[in-house]
Amino acid sequence: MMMNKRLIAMVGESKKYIAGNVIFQWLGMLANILMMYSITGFLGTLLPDSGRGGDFYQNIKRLVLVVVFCILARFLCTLLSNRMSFLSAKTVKKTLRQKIYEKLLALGSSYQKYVASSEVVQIAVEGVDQLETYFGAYLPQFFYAMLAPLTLFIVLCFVNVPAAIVLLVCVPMIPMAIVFVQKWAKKLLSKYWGQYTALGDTFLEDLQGLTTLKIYQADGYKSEKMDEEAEKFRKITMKVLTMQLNSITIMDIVAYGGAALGMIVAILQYRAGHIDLTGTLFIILLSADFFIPMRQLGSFFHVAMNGMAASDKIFALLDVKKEETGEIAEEVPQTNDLCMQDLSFSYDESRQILVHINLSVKSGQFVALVGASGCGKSTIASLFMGRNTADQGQITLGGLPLAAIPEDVRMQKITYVSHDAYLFKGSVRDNLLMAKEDATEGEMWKVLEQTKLADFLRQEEGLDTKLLEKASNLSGGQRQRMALARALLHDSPIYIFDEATSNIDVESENDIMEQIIALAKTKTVLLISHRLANVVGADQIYVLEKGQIVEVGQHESLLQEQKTYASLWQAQQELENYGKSEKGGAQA
Ligand SMILES: Nc1ncnc2c1ncn2[C@@H]1O[C@H](COP(=O)(O)OP(=O)(O)OP(=O)(O)O)[C@@H](O)[C@H]1O
Repeated sequence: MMMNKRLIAMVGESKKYIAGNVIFQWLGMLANILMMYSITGFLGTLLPDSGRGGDFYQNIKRLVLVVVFCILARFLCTLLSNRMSFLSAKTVKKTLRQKIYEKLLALGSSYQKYVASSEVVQIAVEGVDQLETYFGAYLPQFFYAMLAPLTLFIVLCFVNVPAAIVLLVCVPMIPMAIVFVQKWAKKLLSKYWGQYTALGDTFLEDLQGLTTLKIYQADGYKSEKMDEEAEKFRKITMKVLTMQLNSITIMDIVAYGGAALGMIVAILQYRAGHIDLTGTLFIILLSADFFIPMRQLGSFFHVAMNGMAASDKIFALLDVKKEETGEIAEEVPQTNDLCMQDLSFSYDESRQILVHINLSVKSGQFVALVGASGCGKSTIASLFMGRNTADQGQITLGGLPLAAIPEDVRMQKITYVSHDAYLFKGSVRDNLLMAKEDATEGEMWKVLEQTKLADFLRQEEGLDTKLLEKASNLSGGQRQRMALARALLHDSPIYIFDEATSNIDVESENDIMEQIIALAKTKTVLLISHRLANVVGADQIYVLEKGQIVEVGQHESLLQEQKTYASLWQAQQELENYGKSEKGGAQA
C-alpha cells in the first residue's frame, strides 16, 4: 500500500533511519504499556476485595517511580524518533534534488525541450518537500502501525483473549477505509498537480513579461487569465481538502468505534466473571492505543499521496530520455573544423526550416552567415551548439560527429554569444570567472579593456561592481560588451556570434565588431549578422534564403553575381545612405 519500490530503492540510505524511527516509537509504546499496567495495578490494590493490599505508601511510591520513569522514557523515545524522521527526510531531500540536478546537467542546454523551467523549479522545491513527509512520517508510521496492534494484542491476550481479538480484528478496518478513498484521491491529486504546475507556468511567464504587458496595457487581460487559472486551482484545492476531511472523519468513526467495541467486550467479559476489574481497566486504557497508530497513518496518508503524485512527476523528469546521440566517442576533436553536410531540420512536421544545408567553417576561418529575418540562421547556430538535433544529414566538429563528442568538450571548444546572452545577478567578477575560474585580475581587466568597459567600471566598484538580475542596471550596449568580455576570457578555439550586435547603439556595435574581427585573426569564427557591412571582411559568406543556402563566396564576388546577396547589400546601403543624408540634411 503506497510503497513505491523505486523511490525507496533510490534513497536506500534512509532505510536505517526509518527502522530507527519505528524502533523508538515501539519502545515508547512499551513504556506506555508499563505505565498503564502500574496504574491499573495500583488501582487494584485500592479495591477492598482485591487481596493485594500491602502498604499504601509503599505502593504509591513505587507507582510514582514507574510513572516518572515511563514518562521520561517516552519523552526520550519521541525525541529520538523525531530525530530519525528528520534524518531520513534530510537524506531523501538531498538525494532527490541531487538526482534532479544531475539529470538537468545530463540533458544539458537542451533541457527546455523536454520540460519547462517553472516545472523543474516546482518539482525540485515543492515536489521534493512533499516527499519529506512520505519518508519522515508516513513510511515509519506504516510499519509502526502494524507492529503496535500486534504487540498490544500479545500483551492483552494475557488479560483477556476475546477482547484482544475484537480489538485486533477492528484495526484493519482503517486501512480498508483508506483504500476505499485511495482511487478517488489519486485521480484528484494528479489533477491537482497538473493545475498547480499550469498555474506556476502562467505566473512565471507573466512575471517575466510584466514590463511588456504594462507597455501594451495587456496586464489587465493577463491578470484575468491568471485569476481564471487561480480559481481553477482554488477549486481543486478545495476538493482535495474536502476529500481529506471526509476521509479523516471516516477513519475517526472506525477508530473510536473499534475502541468502543473493545471496551464493551471487556466490560461484558467482566460481568460474565472472566476477568477482574484491574484487567478490565487495563484493556479500557489501552484499547485506543490499538487504533491511534493506524489513525495517525491515515492522517499522513494524504500528504504521502501528494508526495506520491509529486514522485510521479519527479520520475517523469528523471526518465526523460535524451534523443539518441549514438556512441559517445572518447576522442577529442583534433581540429576546429565545423561542418554541416546535407542537413535538414524542422521544429515540427508541418514546416521544414533548413533544407539540405552544406556549410563548412575551416579551422582559423572567419565565416559569415547572412539572410533575411526568419530564414533559419539562429537555428543553424543552435544545431552547432547541440541544442537541437538534425532530422537528416550530419554535423561534425574536427571530423567527429557532434553528437558523439561529450558536451563538456564541445563547450570548451565552442563559445556561443547571442544578442541576449545571460548575465547573472552578482558582481562583474562572478560573471567573468564563470568563463575561466582561475582567471587573474590582470586577465579580467584585459578583456574589459578590449571591450571598452574598463573606464566605466573603474568609476564604479571595479570588478566588484554589482550586477542585478540579467544585468538590468547596465545599458544594452554595456551588457553586450560584458557578454563579449566573458566570451573572450573563455578563450575557446571556436566562436559563434549570433546577432551579437543587434539592438545596440552604433558605437557599441562598432567596438564589438572591431573585437570580433580581431578575434577572427587567431580563432575560428562563425558570425551571424543581418547587417552585411559587418561581414565584408569574411573569408566566406553563406547566404541563406528560406532555409536553403543560395550563395557562397566572398563579398566582392557575391556582389558581382548580382543575386540575393547583392540585392540585400543594395537595399541596406540605400537605407544607411538615406539615414546619413537625412542626418546631414537635418544638420544643414
Ligand atoms: N523553438 C522553435 N520552435 C518552432 N519554430 C521555431 C523555433 N525557433 C525558430 N522557429 C522558426 O524557425 C524559423 C527560423 O528561425 P531562426 O530563429 O533560425 O531565424 P533567423 O534567420 O535567425 O531569424 P532572425 O534573423 O530574425 O533572428 C522561423 O520561421 C521561426 O518561426
